[in-house]
Amino acid sequence: MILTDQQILAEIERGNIVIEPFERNCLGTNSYDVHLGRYLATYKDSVLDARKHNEISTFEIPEEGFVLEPGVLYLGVTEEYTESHAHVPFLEGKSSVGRLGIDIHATAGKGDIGFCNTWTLEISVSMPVRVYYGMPVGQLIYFAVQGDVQTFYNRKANAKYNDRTDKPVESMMWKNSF
Ligand SMILES: O=c1ccn([C@H]2C[C@H](O)[C@@H](COP(=O)(O)OP(=O)(O)OP(=O)(O)O)O2)c(=O)[nH]1
Repeated sequence: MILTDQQILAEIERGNIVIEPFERNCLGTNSYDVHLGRYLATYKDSVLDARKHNEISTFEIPEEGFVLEPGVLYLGVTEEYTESHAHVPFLEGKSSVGRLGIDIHATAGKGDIGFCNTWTLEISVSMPVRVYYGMPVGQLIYFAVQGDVQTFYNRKANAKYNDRTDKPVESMMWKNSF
């Protein structure tokens, strides 16, 4: 079950959902619109290695915006810091963003119960497109779950993406042993 606008508001009141900053007009019928944060990043190496720590260069989106180019993987970040303590948050694109040829994640934008952070966006584009800090970029939807949780993401010893930041975070796949 996906939470409605009223339920999202009620869960914010209860402290189960945190969205900072929160603007009432960003709340849709059953989703909340999130915005592109100030920073983008690209990988330093042109060939990535799934076993290694691939480093990124982070830069600020200038006032006049920044043109994203096809063939480059950009990491972005939501302006919003979020917490979800009882529901599974999903980050989805927005139709208006998709219609500009912008993908905001490379795999399922699933979050975990207990995830407390900004969201890293894995951005790719079909054609050159200028993007701006603060533009609506995606939407969060919240799923109710069945059953109790044994290990919340923020209490998991090996959670990779829970250290609070306002910048995109590179793949931490290198922390997996394989
Ligand atoms: O596009 C996304 C999708 C998820 N997340 C956040 C929310 C999620 O709770 C966390 C971890 O995601 P996932 O569990 O898919 O990553 P993992 O590679 O399995 O990392 P971990 O081992 O820490 O679970 O990253 C993002 O920031 N961006």
